[in-house]
Amino acid sequence: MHLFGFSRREMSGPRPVVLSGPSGAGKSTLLKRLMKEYEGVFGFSVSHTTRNPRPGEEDGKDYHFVTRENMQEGIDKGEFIENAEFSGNMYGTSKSSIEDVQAQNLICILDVDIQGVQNIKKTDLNPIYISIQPPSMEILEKRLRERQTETEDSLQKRLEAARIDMELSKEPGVFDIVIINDDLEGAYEKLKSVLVEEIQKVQDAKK
Ligand SMILES: Nc1nc2c(ncn2[C@@H]2O[C@H](COP(=O)(O)OP(=O)(O)O)[C@@H](O)[C@H]2O)c(=O)[nH]1
Ligand SMILES: Nc1ncnc2c1ncn2[C@@H]1O[C@H](COP(=O)(O)OP(=O)(O)O)[C@@H](O)[C@H]1O
Repeated sequence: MHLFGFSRREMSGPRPVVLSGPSGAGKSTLLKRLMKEYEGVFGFSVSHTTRNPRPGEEDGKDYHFVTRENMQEGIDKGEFIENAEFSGNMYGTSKSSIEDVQAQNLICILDVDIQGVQNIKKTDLNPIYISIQPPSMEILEKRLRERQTETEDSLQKRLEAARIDMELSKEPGVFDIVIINDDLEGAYEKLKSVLVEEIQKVQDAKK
């Protein structure tokens, strides 16, 4: 097969998906469900972070848990496509985390904050941008408290970041779609409906 006429992007397989939205909006819940229902279709881009692992989180699966020094070294070497400071910790997407998924011809899912969205827009990744939003600040706070993963300090930082996220996400053109995660079933169905074409392409390619 000759490759003339194909852009680099087309050759690298299905379009990636960026999931963003406030901490506590339901991104991980939705994406874990999606990856379970469509096994062998999606691959998660495992980010690096300097925050401590939560109970049940696995190094290399949920995140690459690293020190600040280690992470900064990688950034300086140009190993990251984007990185940001969030709630007092560093987070970033390494080039290899995306390449690992794309090498398997899977839809690469990234879970990044709004700074990540803004910085990915400057790259040639060309993902589908999806924002998951809570029904209200009050419900967001309630869900974050009930999750019992945060200290009061980190909870407050997340709520502050959520206010900024909710404002910026209203700007037209930032996201391809904004999904309000009120009822979980409804939000999940909506997410699937946005991705149905890409899912189909990956499933067809396997036949
Ligand atoms: N820019 C950027 N943000 C990230 C990355 N990985 C995770 N995040 C974001 O960092 C924020 C905090 O994530 P986390 O500590 O796992 O808390 P949670 O979202 O409340 O479960 C969330 O908004 C994530 O979307 C990354 O690689 N880059
Ligand atoms: N639609 C929903 N209704 C009620 N609780 C939800 C809903 N979606 C998510 N949750 C809960 O809210 C908390 C935050 O969700 P999570 O997926 O951890 O958010 P994020 O990954 O965006 O930080 C979790 O405890 C989760 O079980």
